[in-house]
Amino acid sequence: MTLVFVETEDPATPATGGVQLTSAEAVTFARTRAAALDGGASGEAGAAAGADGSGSGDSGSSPLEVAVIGELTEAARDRLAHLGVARIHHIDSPDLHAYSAAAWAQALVDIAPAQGTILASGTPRGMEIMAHVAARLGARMAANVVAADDQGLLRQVLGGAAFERLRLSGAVRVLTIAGHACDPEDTTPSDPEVLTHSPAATEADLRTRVVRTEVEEADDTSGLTQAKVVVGAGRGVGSADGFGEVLELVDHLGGALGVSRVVTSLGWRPHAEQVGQTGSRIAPDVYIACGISGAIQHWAGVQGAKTIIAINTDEEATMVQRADYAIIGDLHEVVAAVNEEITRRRG
Ligand SMILES: Cc1cc2nc3c(=O)[nH]c(=O)nc-3n(C[C@H](O)[C@H](O)[C@H](O)COP(=O)(O)OP(=O)(O)OC[C@H]3O[C@@H](n4cnc5c(N)ncnc54)[C@H](O)[C@@H]3O)c2cc1C
Repeated sequence: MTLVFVETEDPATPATGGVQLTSAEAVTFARTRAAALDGGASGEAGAAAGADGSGSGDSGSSPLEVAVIGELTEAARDRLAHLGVARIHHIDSPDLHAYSAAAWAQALVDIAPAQGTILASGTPRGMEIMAHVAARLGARMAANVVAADDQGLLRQVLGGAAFERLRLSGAVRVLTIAGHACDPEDTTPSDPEVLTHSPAATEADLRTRVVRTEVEEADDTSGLTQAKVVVGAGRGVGSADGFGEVLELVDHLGGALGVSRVVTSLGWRPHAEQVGQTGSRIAPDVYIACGISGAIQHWAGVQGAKTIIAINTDEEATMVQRADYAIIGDLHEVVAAVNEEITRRRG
């Protein structure tokens, strides 16, 4: 059996609705890789797993179960039905209203399968809770998994710069799924059974818990992580005043600006716009890297892009070598010419 811990939207405040995008990805991952996960991804290959690890999972696999802690809104229930969930464990008790990794993890341990996989999306909260779950169950854990098939699991390591293949032994295995490992995918809507649990937490488990939440406005990165087109800008723009053409291109394409760490370290742009190992990880349809060398820490955040276009004066730059398309030239001239052409064509 596979149990997915699902985060609802806006966990810091009373639930407002649906399921977080990353959790929808994790549920889809569990459903479409069910055969491989049921097989343990530990040697006993799942019959329905495809060569790319995307087996249908609809035949012969155990029903998909999820756990939601806190309020379960109608919107969340409906979303989970469209994601093909068979059973929702709704865990709601006053002890768990404030986030506490240990207490939330224990609530999941209480309903954990004796055999199978427990997983969550690789968000800070998903990572923290799954680590507690694995420790409490004495189970083996793999973080940042991107694929599961009859070869085992594939996970990102070194900030996404490399991949590791592995198998987890044991009756129960614990995983977190890397962001963008798969797209959320609806299926024939189910009519999930809802089981309600009201566990009491121990004093020891509640010792560390959230007592206050402050939201920093400048840190909203949702536009960047969800944009279909991201225009990246690095040191090559030259100065804080060098973003004019790039921002105009962002505007033309209805995309978002993403920058390298050099740019944020120099104070040219806010950290919320940084992509990479210590910034946001993005997976747009198109990433246009302007004046970015393609350091490994930057690459870790952009390698999920479907198409990468590099604009750089140095044809030897790593970003140029790795891009699908490259334009060798001064970014200010190249981007200005692209903007001019877009304006001309749009009349
Ligand atoms: C622990 C750690 C974490 C890190 N995390 C991140 C991270 O999350 N994100 C990140 O980006 N970096 C990160 N870094 C930094 C990373 O190693 C690089 O230093 C950084 O990505 C380089 O930024 P850059 O490409 O803008 O600058 P540079 O490496 O200096 O490259 C500038 C590029 O611009 C080109 N160029 C110059 N002028 C022009 C022009 N007029 N037109 C066109 N091209 C031009 C140059 O040829 C060059 O390729 C991290 C580093 C460490 C140690």
